[in-house]
Amino acid sequence: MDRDDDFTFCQVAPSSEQGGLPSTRLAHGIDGMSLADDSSAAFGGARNGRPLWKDKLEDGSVSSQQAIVGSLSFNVINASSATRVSNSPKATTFVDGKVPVPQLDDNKSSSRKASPRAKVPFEKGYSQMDWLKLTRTHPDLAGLKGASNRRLISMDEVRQHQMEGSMWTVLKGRVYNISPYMKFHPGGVDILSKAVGKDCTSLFNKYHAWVNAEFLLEKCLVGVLDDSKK
Ligand code: HEM
Repeated sequence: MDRDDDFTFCQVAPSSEQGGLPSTRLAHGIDGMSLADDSSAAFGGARNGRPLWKDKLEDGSVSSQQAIVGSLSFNVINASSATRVSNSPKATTFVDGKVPVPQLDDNKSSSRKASPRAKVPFEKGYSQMDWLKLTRTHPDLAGLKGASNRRLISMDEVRQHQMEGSMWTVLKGRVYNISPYMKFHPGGVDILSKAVGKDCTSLFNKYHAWVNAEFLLEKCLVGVLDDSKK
């Protein structure tokens, strides 16, 4: 290496000329190495190219060495210490002293909130594919019985349709009969029931604004909400 800012994994121990192990053995003396880019201050201030060495064993020998150069951190663990480096920011476990298994950092994972997905496993015959098939084959999913689906519908009329076979909801200014879709809804029947007889636009957007309901419920359209009436 001719440049000072270059590094090589072989330089983690003194060279044989300096009284250390021969370079061919160095690889055997090192069980693993992890490299992470972390520009946060999680490492307690060893920054600006200054190396930080830590994790001494009871007998005084170093089990894990960590260095931080700029935003990169290095974790080097000796073969003799087949232990988890518990206080390492990106800890590594050695199974039988051989295979490094990356560990999730508990603190970091808890700070990143899991998205509140609550999909319900669909019953046989009620997948989204099954729904698409039904929309192509069923002659009158909306229950229009020949009426136009461009009719203006008041909110009052929407409220009256809360029975089996005729469950109306308003979504983005359109009125749909979602009764046939109920069992196909990936979020489940129970939660979709909250939409019945109401304007569900804000609930819909809260859970999945990205869902293309105009397409999915195209055949369930019964009309357009009449804003002028209550
Ligand atoms: C009325 C029209 C609606 C349609 C067409 C619809 C459709 C869908 C679709 C396609 C998914 C799967 C989303 C995905 O895989 O990313 C889904 C999931 C879900 N939906 Fe709906 N939905 C509707 C209304 C609602 C309403 C009003 C609520 C809440 C009251 C709701 C709650 C959920 C939940 C909790 C999930 C599962 C969690 C998730 O995927 O994030 N949905 N819905």
